[in-house]
Amino acid sequence: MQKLVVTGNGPLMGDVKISGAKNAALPILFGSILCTDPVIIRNVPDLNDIATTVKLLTGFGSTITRDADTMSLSMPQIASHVAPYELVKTMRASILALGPILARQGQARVSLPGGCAIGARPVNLHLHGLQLMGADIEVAEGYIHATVDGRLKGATIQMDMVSVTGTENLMMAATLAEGVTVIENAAREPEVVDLAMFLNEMGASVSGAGTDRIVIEGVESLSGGEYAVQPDRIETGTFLVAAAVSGGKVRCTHTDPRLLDSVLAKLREAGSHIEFGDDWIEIDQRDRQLTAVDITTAPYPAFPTDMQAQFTVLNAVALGTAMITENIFENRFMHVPELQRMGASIELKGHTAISKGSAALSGAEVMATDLRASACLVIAGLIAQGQTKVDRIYHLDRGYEHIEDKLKGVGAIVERINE
Ligand SMILES: CC(=O)N[C@H]1[C@@H](OP(=O)(O)OP(=O)(O)OC[C@H]2O[C@@H](n3ccc(=O)[nH]c3=O)[C@H](O)[C@@H]2O)O[C@H](CO)[C@@H](O)[C@@H]1O
Ligand SMILES: C=C(OP(=O)(O)O)C(=O)O
Repeated sequence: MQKLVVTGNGPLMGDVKISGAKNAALPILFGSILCTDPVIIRNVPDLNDIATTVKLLTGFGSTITRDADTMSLSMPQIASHVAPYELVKTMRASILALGPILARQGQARVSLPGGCAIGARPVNLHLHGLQLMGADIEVAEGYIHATVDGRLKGATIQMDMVSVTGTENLMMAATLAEGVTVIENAAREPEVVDLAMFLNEMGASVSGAGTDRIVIEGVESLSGGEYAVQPDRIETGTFLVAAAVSGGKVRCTHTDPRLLDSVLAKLREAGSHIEFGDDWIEIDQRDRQLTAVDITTAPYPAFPTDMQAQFTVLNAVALGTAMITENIFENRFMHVPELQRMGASIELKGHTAISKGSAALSGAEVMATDLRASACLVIAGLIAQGQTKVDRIYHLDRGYEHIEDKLKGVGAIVERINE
């Protein structure tokens, strides 16, 4: 089993090149299923989740080549409509195959993704939306089996909760439906906007992405084309927090500050000096005191749940008491007991974590339980006294491209070991 060994080494200093966004690249790659002509996607990060997606798409009949961060995909015909459990169990986002395969092939069989460490994560909204579009859905033996006679039909879909992949799945299915689909209470996340822009580039007619009402006029087919994935706002935020807690100065390049308003606002409130240009953000925490900040996670444009764990460690070492309230997932504080083992003073009350601040962390052997919890523990290791060994880093490899190389590039001591 691979582990990361992190040794505290003072302030992080230098530049970090931000990769393409995992959560935008995944739906866009699944969106290629809708296209009959070749598709070229640039700025695709090198991640385990992308490798899983490639395996799924290859199984569906896509021919895929990769050259550095550019991926070429071609699927003139669909060879299989099945997303098997062996792959789906390693990546919940596999559910994004459901809408496109059903829309293009008239049937799809996708393993139910099930829950994960951060919560139950049902997919009822995905299924309900597809049913409103005329799909017949049966769940049996752990699989979703969806069929439709002819094309899906445009429908008005009121989402009971804001769901990012739910919105994406229905938006993709609707591109090939007959008539107009309206998604009300749609997710407004930048990754939804990126997917809509990709689909439009391939010949779809999607408007309103980035608002809570998305309108899709169905077309008979999508062609092909080229698209570049947006920068990863969560990877950017993770490096900014790492720089802040280490008291360093780091410039994230190839990113987009417009995607990080709520995160940058909280860093400023915590006492960070931040400057940015069109495609870079620089944080300077040298000789500046960090103060703990209250945070409430909520759908975009509010503070993202995917940055909650990173700010939990920031608050643990900053000055003062603060509360972090997690509103998206019911079980997303698994990093807290691990931080406590490293010396953090944090009290958990329901879905709120109250940190007492100013902890001097000490290195320990810790267990990563999900992607962002893993990032939080690596950040903690960067500022802890001594060595921190982070176990189960396969979570980290799902979503952070070459993280140890990037950290080493700004002065961290990080080593990947097999143990
Ligand atoms: C691949 C990807 O883009 N993952 C992101 C996506 O996950 P994902 O799309 O899975 O998250 P959702 O936005 O769907 O989840 C939001 C909430 O809605 C609930 N829900 C969702 C769907 C459904 O059918 N029924 C239901 O009850 C979920 O359990 C959760 O409590 O958005 C999350 C929230 O920003 C992020 O943390 C994930 O990083
Ligand atoms: C929760 C996340 O991803 P996923 O939805 O793929 O589990 C994440 O990116 O933090």
